[in-house]
Amino acid sequence: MGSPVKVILLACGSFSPITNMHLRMFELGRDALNKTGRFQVVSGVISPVSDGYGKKDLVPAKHRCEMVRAALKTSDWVKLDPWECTLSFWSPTAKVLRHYQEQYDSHSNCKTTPSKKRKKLSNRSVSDVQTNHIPSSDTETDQSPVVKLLCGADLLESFAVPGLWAQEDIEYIVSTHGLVVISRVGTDPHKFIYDSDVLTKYKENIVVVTEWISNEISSTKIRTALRRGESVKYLLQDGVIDYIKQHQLYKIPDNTISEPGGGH
Ligand SMILES: Nc1ncnc2c1ncn2[C@@H]1O[C@H](COP(=O)(O)OP(=O)(O)OP(=O)(O)O)[C@@H](O)[C@H]1O
Ligand SMILES: NC(=O)c1ccc[n+]([C@@H]2O[C@H](COP(=O)(O)O)[C@@H](O)[C@H]2O)c1
Repeated sequence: MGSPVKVILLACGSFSPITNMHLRMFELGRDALNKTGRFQVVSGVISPVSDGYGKKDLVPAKHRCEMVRAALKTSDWVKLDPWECTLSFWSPTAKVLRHYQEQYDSHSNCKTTPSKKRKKLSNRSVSDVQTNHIPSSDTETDQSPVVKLLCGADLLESFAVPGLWAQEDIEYIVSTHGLVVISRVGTDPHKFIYDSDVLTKYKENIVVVTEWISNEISSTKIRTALRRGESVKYLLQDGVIDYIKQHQLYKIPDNTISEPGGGH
C-alpha cells in the first residue's frame, strides 16, 4: 500500500460555546481515519461561523473565538482559524471548505521547489478522490492535505432539510472533500446515507464513526444550564467556563426579566 493521504479535519459550527464534545469529535475522527491506514490526519481546524449566520444565542464571534482558543490550550494538533467568522456575512460550508483547501494548496505549492510539479488537490478528478487514489510517482507523493468536513450526524441529516443546503454544495462537499461523521443520539447516519442517492454515490468518501460512549452534550443544553445558573463543570474546559463568567455570556439580559405585576 502507498503512503496514506494526508487529511486536515475541519469542523464548522456555531461553537456557542465550544463544548468538550466538540473537542472529542476531533479525537474520534482522527483515530478512525488513521486506523484505516489510508489516511493520516495531520491537523484539525475549528472554523466558527460568522455573526452574519444570525442564529439565536450566537454570541459575538470575538467571544466564540476566545472560548475556542481557551478550549484548545489542551490540544497540540487542533487550531482555531478565525477567517470565516471575521467576515460580516455568512458563507455556505462548501465555500468555507474550498477556501481552506485553496489556502493549504497554495501554502504547499510555495514550499515546493519549482522543479517539483505538484498536482493540486483542487484539480484532482472526482474519481481520484472517490477511490482515495494513492499517488505513486515522485511528483505526486508531495500532495497537500485534503480538507475533510468533520461533523455530527445531525449536521449530515440536515442535508435533507428543504432549502437549507444547495444540492450542488452537497455534491461538491462529498465528492471533493469527504465527510467524517460522528454518530449522535437520535440519528441513523448509515440509513440516511442509504436513503440519499448522492451520498450513496460517494459513500466511499464518508467515514461514519460510532461514539460508543454516547453523551448528549450540546451547546444548546449548556446555554440552558448557564441561563439557569446550573454548573457546567466537566462539560466545558475550565478556561471556557472562566471566560463565560468573566464576560457574563449566556445570561438573560436584565431588561428581559419581567417586572412583578407588569409585562416585559
Ligand atoms: N454531542 C455531539 N455529538 C456529535 N456531534 C456533535 C455533538 N455536539 C456538537 N456536534 C457537532 O459539532 C459541530 C458543530 O456544532 P455546533 O457548534 O452547531 O454545536 P451544537 O452543540 O450542535 O450547537 P447548538 O446546540 O447551538 O445547535 C456540528 O457538526 C455538530 O453536529
Ligand atoms: N448551506 C450550507 O452551507 C449550510 C446550511 C446549514 C448549516 N451550515 C453550517 O453548519 C454549521 C452548523 O450550523 P448549525 O449550528 O445551525 O447546526 C455552521 O457552520 C453552518 O454554517 C451550512
